[in-house]
Order: sequence, then structure tokens, then C-alpha cells
Amino acid sequence: MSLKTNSLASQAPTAPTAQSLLITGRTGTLGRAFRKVCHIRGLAAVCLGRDELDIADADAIAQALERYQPWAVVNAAGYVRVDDAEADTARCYRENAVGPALLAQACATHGIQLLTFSSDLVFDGQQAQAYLETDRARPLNVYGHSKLQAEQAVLAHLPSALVVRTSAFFGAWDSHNFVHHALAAARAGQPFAAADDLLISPTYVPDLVNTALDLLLDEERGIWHLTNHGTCTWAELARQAVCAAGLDTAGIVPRPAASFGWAAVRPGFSALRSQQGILLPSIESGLQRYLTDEQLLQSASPPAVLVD
Ligand SMILES: NC(=O)C1=CN([C@@H]2O[C@H](COP(=O)(O)OP(=O)(O)OC[C@H]3O[C@@H](n4cnc5c(N)ncnc54)[C@H](OP(=O)(O)O)[C@@H]3O)[C@@H](O)[C@H]2O)C=CC1
Ligand SMILES: Cc1cn([C@H]2C[C@H](O)[C@@H](COP(=O)(O)OP(=O)(O)O[C@H]3O[C@@H](C)C(=O)[C@@H](O)[C@H]3O)O2)c(=O)[nH]c1=O
Repeated sequence: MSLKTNSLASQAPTAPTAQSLLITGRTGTLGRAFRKVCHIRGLAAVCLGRDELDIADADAIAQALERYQPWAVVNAAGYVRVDDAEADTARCYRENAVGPALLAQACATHGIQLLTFSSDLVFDGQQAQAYLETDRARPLNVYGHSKLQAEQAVLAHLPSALVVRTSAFFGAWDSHNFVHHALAAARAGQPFAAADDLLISPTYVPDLVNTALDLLLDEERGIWHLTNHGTCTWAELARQAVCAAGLDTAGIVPRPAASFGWAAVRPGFSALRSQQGILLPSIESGLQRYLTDEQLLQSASPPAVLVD
């Protein structure tokens, strides 16, 4: 397996290949990151939003595959509002389980590969060491159940599919993530409450996308765990990010998860690691590159590829 480095500056675009990847979830964090990284790596890609491809609509999938004839589908679409999912169950299952299952069926029909994403929230947190791909999944909430159902359906329809379990995204390419909010609060001198009893493995989105693409290009299959290397609580993640940015950590307020009143139960421990070894750099490395990306984006002339 060839793992690429993930520095934005070090990846020169190359000539696009004839056949494209088809990426769903164009407006989301992961979909946007796939589009950027494909551009940087010179991989031809067509990115479709819900208006062009509703992944839970079998006819729409068939039309898209017919039209674009991709060599693989990257499913970056999904329902991620973990607390809302407890009441919005039908929609959560439609987007997280029905959609990936239909994509897998269609990819099997066309004889093409599928990369889709699952979550650490398929686990119940009863383990004391980082979860491996082979550990038993037992979700505690609706979102986690929908992701486990997707994993099982996808691999039943398409055993060659690549199913990546990942967790707790952070990245500078959009603001929809915990690290962004922790840094924004520190910069504004505002308090920032963060759970200090949930242990996770955070994931720097460009690392995830590069490694997932490497695995896809290498024709890997089955379930893979991809997060940055390491384990921390959300409060420690906030502290590490704020500290790395040279800001005052005094505003970070560690609190038990139960005090937040969330609708969905989270596992107390959901750190992931891979039985294949250490596949992504450390959390510290991800945070450093987050801050570098942030500076690049705020510079007078940010790299065109990073600007939507
Ligand atoms: N964020 C995280 O920390 C983690 C995310 N994941 C998984 O990664 C994937 C992407 O997450 P992320 O990028 O954060 O999510 P976002 O909420 O940022 O993006 C989700 C995308 O999916 C699209 N979408 C939802 N339903 C459909 C549908 N039926 N048809 C087509 N498009 C649809 C949304 O479109 P629209 O804008 O129209 O709603 C949006 O573009 C998900 O599968 C998620 O479960 C896994 C672990 C951690
Ligand atoms: C905004 C905020 C969140 N949090 C906590 C809540 C939550 O546990 C965590 C992140 O909040 P979120 O709502 O973004 O994420 P949450 O829904 O818990 O996290 C998950 O997202 C889904 C999609 C996944 O698949 C998981 O891997 C995981 O990242 O941080 C704080 O402690 N303080 C805060 O100010």
C-alpha cells in the first residue's frame, strides 16, 4: 500500500485520468474535501449534490452511473446529526443505510468499486483499548445503528466494497467541526465547554481523504479503521488545539458528557485503531497542519484549489 504525505503544499497536480471517480455529498465536509484532494492529486472526479443524485433513489443512482461511467463511487453523503437522529429516525436510516445499500447494489451491477464511510459510534464503549476492525460492533444510538446496518448491507451486496470507519472530523477547509469552534471561542475569549469523559480518536479530514483514496487505488476491501493516531477526550482535543495555536487554554471548561443533555447516548470510549498498523499521522501532526491550512486560507492569496 502506498501512503501519500498530506501537506497541501507538497502535492502537485498531475494530468487527469480518462475515467472519473463519482463522489456523492458534494456540499458536505467530506465531499468537499474529496473534491479538493482529487484536484490536488490529479484524479478526475465528478462530485454530485443531493439535487443531482439522491443516494436513496435507485433510479437516480442508475442514471448517474450510466451517465458518468465512473471507475468507482465515493459515498461522502450521510446523515450526521447524531442527536436529531433519535427522533428523525426514518430520515437517518434513509440517508445512512438505504442509500449506501442501493449504491452497493448498483456498483455490483456495474462491476465497479465503492468507498463508503462508517463511524466509531457503531461501538458501545465497553472496551478499554482502541477498537480494531474485528471487534464486535454494538451501537448505543440510532445514528450508530444506521451506520452498522449500512456496513452489513454494503458488504452483503458488494463484498469488494471499502468501508472506512472514522470519527470526530476536524479540518480547516470548513467551519463545521469541533476544533474550529474550540479555536473560535479561545480567540474570542469565550468559555468553551467540552466533554472530558468521552475518549475518541479525532480525524484530520485531509489525512482521511488521502489515505482512503490510497486504499481505493490499491483495491483494498472490507472494513478499515482510519483516524489520526492517538486517543484523547474532547476536552483534551480542545486544549491541544488551543495550545498549538498559542492561545490561552483557561476558557476550556471540562464537563461530563451527561451534563450536556444530549438526546443520543455516546460511548464513553470509542477510540479506533487498525489491525493493519498505524495508517495516519498523530493527532498533534493533524492539528499542526490544520493551523498551517488555516493560515494559508487567511493569507492574501490562498491556494486556488482550497477556495470553493
Ligand atoms: N463528521 C464526522 O465527524 C464524521 C462523519 N462520518 C461520516 O462521514 C460521512 C460524511 O460526513 P460529513 O461530511 O461530516 O457530513 P456533512 O453533513 O458535512 O455532509 C453530508 C452530505 O451528505 C449529503 N446527503 C445527505 N443525504 C443525502 C442523500 N440522500 N442524497 C445525496 N446526498 C445526501 C448532504 O447533502 P445536503 O447538503 O443536501 O444535506 C451533504 O452534502 C457520513 O457518512 C458520516 O456518517 C463518520 C465519522 C465522523
Ligand atoms: C459543540 C460542542 C460539542 N461538544 C461535544 C459533543 C460531541 O460529543 C462532540 C462533537 O460534537 P458533534 O455534535 O460534532 O459530534 P458527535 O455527534 O458526538 O460526534 C460524532 O459525529 C458523528 C457524525 C460521528 O460519526 C462520530 O465519529 C463523532 O465525531 O463534542 C462539546 O463537548 N462541546 C461543544 O461545545
